Amino acid sequence: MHIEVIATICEARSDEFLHKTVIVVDVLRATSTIITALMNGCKGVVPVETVIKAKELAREGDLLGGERYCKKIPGFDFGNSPLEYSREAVQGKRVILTTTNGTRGIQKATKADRVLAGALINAKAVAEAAIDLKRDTVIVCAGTQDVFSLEDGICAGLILDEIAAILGESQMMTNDFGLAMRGSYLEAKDRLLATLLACTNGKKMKKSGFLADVELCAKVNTTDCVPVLEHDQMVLYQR
Ligand SMILES: O=C(O)[C@H](CS(=O)(=O)O)OP(=O)(O)O
Ligand SMILES: [Mg+2]
Repeated sequence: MHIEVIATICEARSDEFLHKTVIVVDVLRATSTIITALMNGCKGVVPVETVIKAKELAREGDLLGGERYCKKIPGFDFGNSPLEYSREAVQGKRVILTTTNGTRGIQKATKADRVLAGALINAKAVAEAAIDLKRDTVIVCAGTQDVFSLEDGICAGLILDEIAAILGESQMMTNDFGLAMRGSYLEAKDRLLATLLACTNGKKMKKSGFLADVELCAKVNTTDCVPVLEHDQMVLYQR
């Protein structure tokens, strides 16, 4: 199985995704939030790029979620904190979500055969889903405003490590950036929270009062939920 890892959304050329599985990774926080919402019974998460589009798409009963500059968008129900997407809040509801990077990354990947959402919290499950889909796979690290974010790279490294553990080393092929990210993950694996808090985004989150989000997002394999894009919304992947 060949898995290419791409450092940022802007490096991703959407035509190259044809016939492939794409895993979009935005550990802090969009994909961690989408996974948490679906884990808590949300019907579907519609990822959109702009606030205007989110408002246009929202029908009666839908919830609006998202952030700009890490803060909840005025008039929206939720920001981009996974902790807001509790069972009480989202069960049976559809969420329209717009964030700075993660939802943009998902939109960029729509030419892929399948688009999955990955994070540290579902790394093993998303690795299993990608294997199950039997396609060449691209892991797109969302990054932050077109700049690489280490937490996304470390998560890509973990997903590669999970795939290698399942298939065997000789069956997991990756590009040089993927090799480097696997090395970064292996180096940081025993102190992931400290590593995330040392990253630019982790520091920003802590300063903005979102330490609990970083703590949640730094945990590994806490859920089997894998979001997959079906038409315009992310729903739970079923084998
Ligand atoms: O809300 C977040 O965690 C970030 C905000 S920022 O772009 O890092 O300022 O958005 P995300 O799309 O989840 O990276
Ligand atoms: Mg991010």
